[in-house]
Order: sequence, then structure tokens, then C-alpha cells
Amino acid sequence: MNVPNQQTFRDAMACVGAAVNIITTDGPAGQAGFTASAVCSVTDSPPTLLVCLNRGASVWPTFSENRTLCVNTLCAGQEPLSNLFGGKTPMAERFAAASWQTGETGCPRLEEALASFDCRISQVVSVGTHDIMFCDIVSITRHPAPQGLVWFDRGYHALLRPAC
Ligand SMILES: NC(=O)c1ccc[n+]([C@@H]2O[C@H](COP(=O)([O-])OP(=O)(O)OC[C@H]3O[C@@H](n4cnc5c(N)ncnc54)[C@H](O)[C@@H]3O)[C@@H](O)[C@H]2O)c1
Ligand SMILES: Cc1cc2c(cc1C)N(C[C@H](O)[C@H](O)[C@H](O)COP(=O)(O)O)c1[nH]c(=O)[nH]c(=O)c1N2
Repeated sequence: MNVPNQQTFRDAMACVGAAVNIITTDGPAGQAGFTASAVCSVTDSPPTLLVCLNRGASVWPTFSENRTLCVNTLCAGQEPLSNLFGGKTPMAERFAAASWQTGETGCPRLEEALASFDCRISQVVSVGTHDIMFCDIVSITRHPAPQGLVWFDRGYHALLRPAC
């Protein structure tokens, strides 16, 4: 069997467009957040998302202990915020760059995100370098921004949507 190597996999995955999200948490282990494109709907009954987090990330212990998170889906114009949460920037600097509300779980909810999903982590499955966090949705907030944002071909692209 000819298993594709890491570069072949990444080059192919670069063609798979995905929404850009900032995943936040707060709780006994403190506040943390990171940018994620590996976010997916699992089932609507009960409403469940999955989020993949590299166990090597500095934020991993915080999410692992808090067991809560908020998925904040970004709109066009929020690319600088995505870069801040996707780099090596100190945590206080990441959060200082935007306005936040506190969700029901205590997690920071990004004002003006296209959609925010406030969640409790129900299960964690480790596969290779990543943890797959299955998330029960506690509440949802939406904002009528006119353009979505996708990560495609190693860059950001705005998506115009019809009025909703
Ligand atoms: N799922 C992830 O962990 C993930 C996803 C996107 C980007 N990133 C981070 O952002 C950097 C830049 O990404 P890029 O898209 O500009 O170029 P890239 O060539 O590093 O990645 C291309 C694509 O491969 C996938 N990918 C990258 N790293 C991965 C990983 N460790 N595990 C699983 N899938 C992975 C993603 O779909 C990504 O868009 C990556 O090197 C990585 O550090 C991580
Ligand atoms: C567009 C985009 C998309 C993703 C990422 C980056 C960017 C720019 N990163 C990387 C992740 O954001 C980064 O490793 C974290 O910020 C943790 O970094 P620190 O270790 O805290 O500096 C990322 N990491 C991860 O574990 N799962 C993911 O789905 C993604 N997706």
C-alpha cells in the first residue's frame, strides 16, 4: 500500500476549503484561544460539533482541564484576529484585540462573530497528533455579517452570502 506522506496530505488538504473559527475557553485552568479550521458538524440530535486540537499546542492543557469551549466562526474582516490566535502571540494580547461577552459556560464569546456555539466537551478521542473534542452545544448566537470567511489554498477568502 502506498500511504501518502505528510506533504502530499497537506497539499491535498490545502484544496479543501474550510470556515475559520476562533476556539475559546475559560475556567479553572484559565483563559485560552486558538484558530481552527478543523471544525465539523457531527449531529443535530443532540446538536454536536467536533473540534480537532493539536496536543502540542500551548493551549491544549487549558482546554483539556476546562472541558468547555466556544466556537466563534469568523466573518470577512476578521483575518487579523485569526492570525493573532493562530500564531505564537501571548494569550492576553490575543484577547485584547477584540470585544468579548461571557457565554453560559463561562467561555469568551466573540462579539460580531458570524456564529458562536457555546459548548461543553462531552468526549475526547486522540488520533495521531490531535485530540478530537466532541462538543455538546449549550447555546448559539448569530450576527448578520454580510460576508463569511474561508481558509483555502493557504489563504483567506471572503464569501458573499445572500441576506439572511
Ligand atoms: N488541523 C490542523 O491542525 C491545522 C489546520 C490548518 C492549519 N494548521 C496550522 O497552520 C499552518 C499553516 O497551514 P496552511 O494551510 O497554510 O499550510 P499547510 O501546508 O501547513 O497545511 C495545508 C492543510 O493541511 C492541513 N493540515 C496542516 N497541518 C495539519 C496538521 N498538523 N494536522 C492535520 N492537518 C493539517 C490543513 O487542512 C491545512 O489547511 C499549519 O502548518 C498548521 O500549523 C493546522
Ligand atoms: C487558518 C488556521 C487554521 C488552523 C490553525 C492555524 C491557522 C492560521 N491551527 C494552528 C493553531 O491556531 C495554533 O497552533 C494555535 O494558535 C496554538 O498556537 P500556540 O501553541 O498557542 O502558539 C490549528 N491548530 C489545530 O490544532 N487545529 C486546527 O484546526 C487548526 N487550524
